[in-house]
Amino acid sequence: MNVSVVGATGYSGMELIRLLANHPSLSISGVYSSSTAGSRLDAENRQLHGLSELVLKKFDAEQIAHTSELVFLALPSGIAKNLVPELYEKDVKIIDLSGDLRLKEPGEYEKWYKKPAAKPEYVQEAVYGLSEWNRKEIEKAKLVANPGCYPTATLLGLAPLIAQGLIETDDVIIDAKSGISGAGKKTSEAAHYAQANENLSIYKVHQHQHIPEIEQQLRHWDSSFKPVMFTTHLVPMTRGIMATIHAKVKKGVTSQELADAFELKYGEEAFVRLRGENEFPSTKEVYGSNYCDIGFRLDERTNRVTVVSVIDNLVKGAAGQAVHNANIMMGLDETAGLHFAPMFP
Ligand SMILES: NC(=O)C1=CN([C@@H]2O[C@H](COP(=O)(O)OP(=O)(O)OC[C@H]3O[C@@H](n4cnc5c(N)ncnc54)[C@H](OP(=O)(O)O)[C@@H]3O)[C@@H](O)[C@H]2O)C=CC1
Ligand SMILES: CC(=O)N[C@@H](CCC(=O)OP(=O)(O)O)C(=O)O
Repeated sequence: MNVSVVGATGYSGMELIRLLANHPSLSISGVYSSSTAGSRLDAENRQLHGLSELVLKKFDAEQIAHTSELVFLALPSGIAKNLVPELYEKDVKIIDLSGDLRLKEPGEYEKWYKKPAAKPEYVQEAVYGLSEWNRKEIEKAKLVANPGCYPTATLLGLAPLIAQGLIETDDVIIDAKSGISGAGKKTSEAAHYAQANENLSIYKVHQHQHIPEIEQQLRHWDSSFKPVMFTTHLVPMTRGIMATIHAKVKKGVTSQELADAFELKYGEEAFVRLRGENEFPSTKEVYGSNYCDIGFRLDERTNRVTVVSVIDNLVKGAAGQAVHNANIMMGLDETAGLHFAPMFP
């Protein structure tokens, strides 16, 4: 089956190309970019030197639909929404990696992203692609909104406890940290080596665009959820996200019940690895892989559980989850092309 990648010279686009190159059933028929259209892909993405003969092209919906069954949009937010309508009319499935189609509530995208929103009919049509939790809807979808990197780590860590009704819904605190590739390839002052190296900084405090995305999904699972506290930090490493989640457990909930909730949901999941109680994963243990690793510990003094969830932002948080969703949408083995161990050390 042929697929296209739009935004093939960005960090998530490059990661898609790396994963698709080793996929048993999906092959890349077209790669698209804006400023570099006309160049060879391997001339722009030097790590691919000699590994690809593909030439980057300007976005062309007709050509994409003609040559591929599915297209990945790995574009900055605010751009994908302009390309979706034209593609949607055609016979091609779409996975959008940006935040453009994730927020369903009218006005929320404008408020948090500070940009005009996509047309409501496409936002409503888009299925939220949290693979482990929404696979039934993803299976039937023509349009998938791939989750954000921080929401992926956070929601995977919280969901089993919500599904079993084990935590209070009015007091969740998420303390999250990301490597610098989370910001994409365009440099900024905060991502400048001299500023980011040997530094730890907090950013977008109470303003982060992933707050409404996390809350929307929490309320979808349990409508009684109150606003969450969510903070984000930039860490001087290339890849990785750690979401450290603090939640109050309901009266009488035991550590065994928490462990059972995780095991019940993720025992059979290919890409979520449970560390169990009192063993916590670090970001390097999932580096370059599609795994989300989760550990937890109940503090009986405060009646709070601390859940630690780690992912590679570019794989499970972006390209890997997108390939997982493509596998589900195309009726392939869900794990196809995604079986590789993390790179360590
Ligand atoms: N980085 C991450 O960890 C994650 C990113 N995401 C989301 O994925 C999306 C891509 O992110 P990321 O890879 O980091 O971004 P980058 O900034 O690294 O790359 C963006 C890509 O989009 C291309 N592009 C921009 N405008 C157009 C256009 N009009 N037509 C075609 N191509 C265009 C750029 O090409 P050119 O240089 O030629 O303009 C570039 O290849 C974003 O929405 C981001 O929020 C989601 C989860 C994690
Ligand atoms: C480290 C870093 O800067 N990360 C970015 C992640 C952006 C992202 O993935 O954006 P959308 O999911 O909203 O499209 C941030 O915190 O804004």
